[in-house]
Amino acid sequence: MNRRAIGRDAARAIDALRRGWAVRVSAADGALRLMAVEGADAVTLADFDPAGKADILISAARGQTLKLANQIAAADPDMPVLIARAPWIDADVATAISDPVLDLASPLKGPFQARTLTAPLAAKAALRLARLAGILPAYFALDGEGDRDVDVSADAIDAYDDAVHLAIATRASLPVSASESAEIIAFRSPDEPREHVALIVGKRDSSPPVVRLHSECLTGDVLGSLKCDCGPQLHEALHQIADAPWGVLLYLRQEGRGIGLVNKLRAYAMQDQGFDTVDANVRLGFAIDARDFSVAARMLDLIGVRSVRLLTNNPQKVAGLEAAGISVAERLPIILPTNPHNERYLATKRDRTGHQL
Ligand SMILES: Nc1nc2c(ncn2[C@@H]2O[C@H](COP(=O)(O)OP(=O)(O)OP(=O)(O)O)[C@@H](O)[C@H]2O)c(=O)[nH]1
Ligand SMILES: [Zn+2]
Repeated sequence: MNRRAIGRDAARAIDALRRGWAVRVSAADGALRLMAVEGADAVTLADFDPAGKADILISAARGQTLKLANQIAAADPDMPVLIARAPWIDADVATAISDPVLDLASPLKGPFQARTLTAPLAAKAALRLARLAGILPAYFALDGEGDRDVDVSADAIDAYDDAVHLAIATRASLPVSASESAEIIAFRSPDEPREHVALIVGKRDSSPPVVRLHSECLTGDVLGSLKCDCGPQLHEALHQIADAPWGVLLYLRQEGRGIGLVNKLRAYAMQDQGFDTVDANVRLGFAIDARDFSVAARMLDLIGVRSVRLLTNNPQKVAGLEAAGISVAERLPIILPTNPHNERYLATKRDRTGHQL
């Protein structure tokens, strides 16, 4: 199948999951028919699963919280968990099973019984698809085929946000408060709707530009959230770039370290209950950091930048760019005063995710 057709499959599947429609995920070991727990209600569920037989597929981490992971002798700690359907598991109970934010408000009934997965590769691909769709990683799962299922392969899921498809869409001058001499460049890829942008500030010369990779943070960038350091970092970075001979700010649409706005806000709700930013992500069933910095490398490549002076405290950004072929000539720290609301977040970054703070 050609690349465009593969990309369309993943785009359709993401759209379907968010609307509560059925998707069939296939991999080398078999296939699963799935409906997102997040998109299901009594009516859509009865349509998908008239016999009430669909099991519930959840992440390994959620299985661990529910003390289910060790019911199955899985050598792989990332193996998703399949909960056998019982008559009392309806859409509301499935939501309580899936969403750790609700654990305090609705202590779970149980007991739950784990079942062996017949298509673990398809199950893992389904969980990767949940992250791309920005939904909770939890599904009603059936075997077989359905007339109206949207079909997607594990390969299509993995190719979906591949940076090689990114291209420059347009460019224009954009005076900003940090510098009147700036140009904005927008990037698009054929299937993925998120548009990344670069702001080139100052007059380009042969020296490596000062570069900031900024991951989108609606709450911090726009609303002035005090829970993180994103807003102040964004403005400080623009000023440091404006003070340099020239520089580039990449605004990457990687909200919530790549899990999307809704899931980030779920992580915030977990933080309201006492979990730190790392444990909140893990308990939701996601990686601690789901970002792929090869998209930033591709953007730099497209604008002809091969070597950078990188403004960051995060060694993973340095490693991610270098692995994708961009040389990091220098790392420049970006350290700002804390406030009482982000002290713990910054301490967690220092102590648990290797930030050099
Ligand atoms: N999942 C999740 N994402 C968060 C949380 N707090 C902030 N973020 C996201 O984290 C990203 C901010 O990361 P950056 O400031 O670009 O990078 P960094 O890893 O902190 O590294 P630096 O370059 O040193 O700032 C944004 O996408 C935010 O939306 C949180 O508690 N949970
Ligand atoms: Zn933020």
